[in-house]
Amino acid sequence: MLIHFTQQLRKLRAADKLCGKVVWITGASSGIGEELAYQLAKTGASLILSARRENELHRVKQNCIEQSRLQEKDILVLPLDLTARGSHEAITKTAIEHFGKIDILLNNGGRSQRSLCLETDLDVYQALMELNYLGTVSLVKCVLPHLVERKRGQIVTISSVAGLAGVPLASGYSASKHALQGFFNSLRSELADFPEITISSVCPGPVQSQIIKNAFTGDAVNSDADQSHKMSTSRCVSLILVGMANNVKEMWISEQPFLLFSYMWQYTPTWAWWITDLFGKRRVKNFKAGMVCVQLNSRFSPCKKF
Ligand SMILES: NC(=O)c1ccc[n+]([C@@H]2O[C@H](COP(=O)([O-])OP(=O)(O)OC[C@H]3O[C@@H](n4cnc5c(N)ncnc54)[C@H](O)[C@@H]3O)[C@@H](O)[C@H]2O)c1
Repeated sequence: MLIHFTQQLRKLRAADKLCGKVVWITGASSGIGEELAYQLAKTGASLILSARRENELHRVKQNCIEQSRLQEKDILVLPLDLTARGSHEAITKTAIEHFGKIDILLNNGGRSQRSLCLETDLDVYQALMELNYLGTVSLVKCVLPHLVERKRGQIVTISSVAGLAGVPLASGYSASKHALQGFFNSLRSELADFPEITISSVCPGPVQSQIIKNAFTGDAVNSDADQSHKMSTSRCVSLILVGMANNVKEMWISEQPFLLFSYMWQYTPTWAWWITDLFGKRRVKNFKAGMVCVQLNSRFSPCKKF
């Protein structure tokens, strides 16, 4: 009862702090990004919704209006391809002009991977870096001058537990998230003269979403698999908002035993390597058992739009 009351209080405080902010969300058309849009709308934040599929963004916008007090004018649909870096400057200009400011850039758009290194084209590694790492850095470089000029703001990036730890079958994905961790940890210190600009990294464990269905080489792997062992999208997002509102620099958000795993990688890496090998072997074995299916399907679709 007391815990429930404290949780509600934290949520209320988060809502107070986020009300009236202008938040730009990338990857807002599904999964965590879509849920971020709904929960932020309820706090009273104005939203800029970006991803590639404009029709999906309009659906999310309509749902936000139905679920909150926001009106048509409070939400801008702004299609964006994170890999089309040449377009980012002009799109950022449009975003800033629309509301007159951006308070929070929420880097959420990204894509995962399910494949063995030995079976994976180098193109897949390049595509993961282009999207998860360079696409995010490019947008940050467009928005950052605006935050520095105003001497305030927040950049929140949905990294992953795979940005802290190694994950078998996701070597390229994990590398792209490690790259983000290194980038933002360095940027945070470069901005030490701007105490009101916060850099926050979010490291979720498994969360219910479309991520496996949309993963590189994931065409036939568990796309409709049971996700009940994963954290619900709404729980993950409500914890992200509490962290955002309190300027938390790094958030580890997972159900057990995945949360314990993050602690092990941080504090007892030798044990973490041992356990990763143990579970990794089983994961690889299960993956190989499903290989026939994968080989019958297109295994690499970097341009698939979802
Ligand atoms: N679901 C998880 O278990 C989990 C765990 C840790 C981290 N994450 C991270 O959370 C973020 C959101 O993933 P999700 O789980 O909601 O998956 P998802 O597939 O449901 O959503 C991904 C979003 O990114 C967008 N996107 C993909 N390519 C894009 C591009 N080129 N340009 C613009 N937008 C693009 C998609 O349209 C979609 O809106 C990702 O960065 C992912 O790495 C997810």
